[in-house]
Amino acid sequence: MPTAPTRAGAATESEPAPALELQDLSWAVGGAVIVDGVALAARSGEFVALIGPNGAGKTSLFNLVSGLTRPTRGRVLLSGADVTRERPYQRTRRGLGRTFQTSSVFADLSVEENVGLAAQARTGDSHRFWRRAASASGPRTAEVLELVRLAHRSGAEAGGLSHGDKRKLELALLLARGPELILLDEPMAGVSAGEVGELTGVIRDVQRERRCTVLMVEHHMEVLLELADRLAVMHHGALLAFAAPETAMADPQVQAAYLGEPL
Ligand SMILES: Nc1ncnc2c1ncn2[C@@H]1O[C@H](COP(=O)(O)OP(=O)(O)OP(=O)(O)O)[C@@H](O)[C@H]1O
Repeated sequence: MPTAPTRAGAATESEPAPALELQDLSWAVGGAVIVDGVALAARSGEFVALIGPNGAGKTSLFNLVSGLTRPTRGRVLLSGADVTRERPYQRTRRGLGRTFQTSSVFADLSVEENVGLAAQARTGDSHRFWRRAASASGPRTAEVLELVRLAHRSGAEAGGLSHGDKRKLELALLLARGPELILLDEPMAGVSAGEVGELTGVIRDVQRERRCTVLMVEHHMEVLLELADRLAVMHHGALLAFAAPETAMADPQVQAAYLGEPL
């Protein structure tokens, strides 16, 4: 039997609230509308790839979701809770995670120590981290390193890793904090062509194993097709399409937006 329509953001027993819901989300700066009335809902465990030509507003949308910027209109909901006015750390506590930039990796510490520190930050133990870093190994650290296929590099200095392995480490740091919704901003950026397939496999394993919801900005079409359940296509700040990859790519509006650029 079809369920009765519910108030946006409300959950029913048969229909849990979306992991992420954006309602009429807009952001304007200096008179320019950068994000324009974006509305979408990602189910728990869904993999959504956010694509669009350069300057479409993808990073700006990420900033609105993670709380780095405040929208001029609209709402952001995490598992049904309105977090529009919450700061980034409050959203982190609710299970939102964003990949760290390479700079957040301690280059002189080992892979294992880096992950151990991230795990301690989650449990509020970070004030003791320098003392504990030396013994950062533990079941959680080992499990996370296994999952991102870095267990064999656990004793290596983080600064000496290849670009691909650094991306895996950034993912491991994120996982050590136990996120439910992960924002991945161009995970393949700077990664050599030979490492793209491996890293794609790691991201797929992570999402399946942890059953987390993922929102990822990425340009590599083969990566999108391998990972994404749905594509959210942005153009000039607006959402042109939000559908299964084949459907979204066949959309005439999407094709027109990408005219002259590789889809
Ligand atoms: N703080 C800001 N002030 C003014 N304009 C901004 C600001 N941030 C972003 N923009 C503009 O908003 C538009 C969208 O930028 P954004 O970085 O979100 O796009 P993008 O889709 O992530 O692009 P790319 O694929 O090139 O990273 C661009 O024209 C950019 O110049």
